[in-house]
Amino acid sequence: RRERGLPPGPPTVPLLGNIHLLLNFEQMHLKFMEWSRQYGEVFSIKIGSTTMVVLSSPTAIKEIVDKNSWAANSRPVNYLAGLAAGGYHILFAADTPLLRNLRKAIARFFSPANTLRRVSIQAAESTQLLHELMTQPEDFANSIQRYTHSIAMITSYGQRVSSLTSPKMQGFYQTLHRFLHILLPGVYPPLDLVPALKYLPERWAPWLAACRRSKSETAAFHLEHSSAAAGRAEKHGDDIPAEGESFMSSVSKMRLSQEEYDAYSYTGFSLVEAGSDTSAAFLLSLVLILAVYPERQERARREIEAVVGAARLPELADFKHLPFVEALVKEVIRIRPAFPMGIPHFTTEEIRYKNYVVPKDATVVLNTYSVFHNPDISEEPEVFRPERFMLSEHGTRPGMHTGFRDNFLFGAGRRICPGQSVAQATMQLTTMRLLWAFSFSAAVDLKTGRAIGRELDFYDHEFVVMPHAFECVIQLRSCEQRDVVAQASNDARSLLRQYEH
Ligand code: HEM
Repeated sequence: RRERGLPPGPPTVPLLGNIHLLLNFEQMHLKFMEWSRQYGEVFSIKIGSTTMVVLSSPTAIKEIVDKNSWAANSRPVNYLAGLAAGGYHILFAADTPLLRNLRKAIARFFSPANTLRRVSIQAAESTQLLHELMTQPEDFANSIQRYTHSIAMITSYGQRVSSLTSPKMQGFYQTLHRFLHILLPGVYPPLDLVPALKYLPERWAPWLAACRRSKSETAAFHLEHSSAAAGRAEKHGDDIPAEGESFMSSVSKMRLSQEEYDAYSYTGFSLVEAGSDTSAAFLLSLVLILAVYPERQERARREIEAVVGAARLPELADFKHLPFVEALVKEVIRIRPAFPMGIPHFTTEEIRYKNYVVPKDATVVLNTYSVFHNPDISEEPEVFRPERFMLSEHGTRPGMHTGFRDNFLFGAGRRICPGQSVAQATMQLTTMRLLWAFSFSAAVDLKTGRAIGRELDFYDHEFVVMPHAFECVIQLRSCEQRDVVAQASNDARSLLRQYEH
């Protein structure tokens, strides 16, 4: 039964509460959107005796999570993530003093000034992506994953990934996907809801072996790369240029206890994880959407050509002169956000909002998808229409004061994504460069062989939401583009070589 003061929500049944309504994880964001229309901007779900509060308006997210960050700053207990990550995975870690220091170190490392310094690395890596798409366009999905992974590896460890067939990269993605698979609802019984299951003997608890394997694979990865980064920092000391200092080389200069070092070292892996699939999800969506919407593609390209010309690659500084390209990036994010339900927060104090109580020890979900797809806020939200962002700053119906901000994709409160400026730079720079160099067409579902339509109902809803495998035609626009890409990728080699060890 719902406690007094809780926001409304779907009717409950004895013992289960609403669990029986939450069995289809793939469609959960759609279910949450439906409930937000029915029960309002804040609704609650009972999961056994525990409570989940779902926030579906910009104002509710701002008032409950941004303004009460001190009370909505933790994460719900995730028993399996704890087993598989030894409690060190920042995305799942509760708000402890160790975590607060770690977050401060991450925030310092990703300060806007530091991020700006590192754009040269993203720019250099992007020339390699363009070169790969020019020479092996059929491998575009792999190239995009190599590209985002390599940026994340340089950021975290100062170690680049140069080859599409790199066994280390394949190993990383296998490790990552095995870890995320363990966490998908439905793969294993809900151990956080039925704690008695934790005491089952090993032969009836297959998750124990899966978590052990995941933990040792991850440890092998982060310990190897952390100690290599520390070794390089010791050898080269202050010779490392500021933009080249990796997170783990900066950590190697700190005085840390063994426990702190273990947590920071694990975080090297988490940063690679957080930066690889997420930015790749955006770029794969972008390619798919450009192929499906040739007229928007053409309009964006004309705008780039007018500002940049054909004789050089677009630079990040060009982005602010390209309002339609900016609108296109925002619309790709809006229509298919990589985290449609954010990453759950957890309250450590009661919070009051309007007439409702968000109790202590409640999971708080940022219902990003529903915010982005609310017809009261955005006209025809299911339609891909970048022009909406030309009419109003946040793509809302003109004249609406919704409490919107530009970065809902990246969460809220103190746990908001610390890598958001790196991610924004990757998304903006790569979008301009892809549009400048190539045309995209004829997206085809690899499973069925059918052309992909404008409904964009072509997504995997796992941990990070991204398009299924698809094929598409990527053509260099002319020999002028070919020459500029060849020259730029050649020029970038000397910078990138510093990160090839
Ligand atoms: C398009 C790309 C990205 C998206 C969509 C994204 C999104 C998010 C979201 C929704 C959260 C949870 C925020 C919350 O709790 O409300 C998060 C957390 C986080 N992100 Fe990102 N992110 C992206 C790229 C990156 C990059 C490039 C990095 C680092 C290089 C990064 C590092 C992190 C970390 C460390 C956290 C955990 C913060 C914490 O729990 O305290 N992310 N991200």
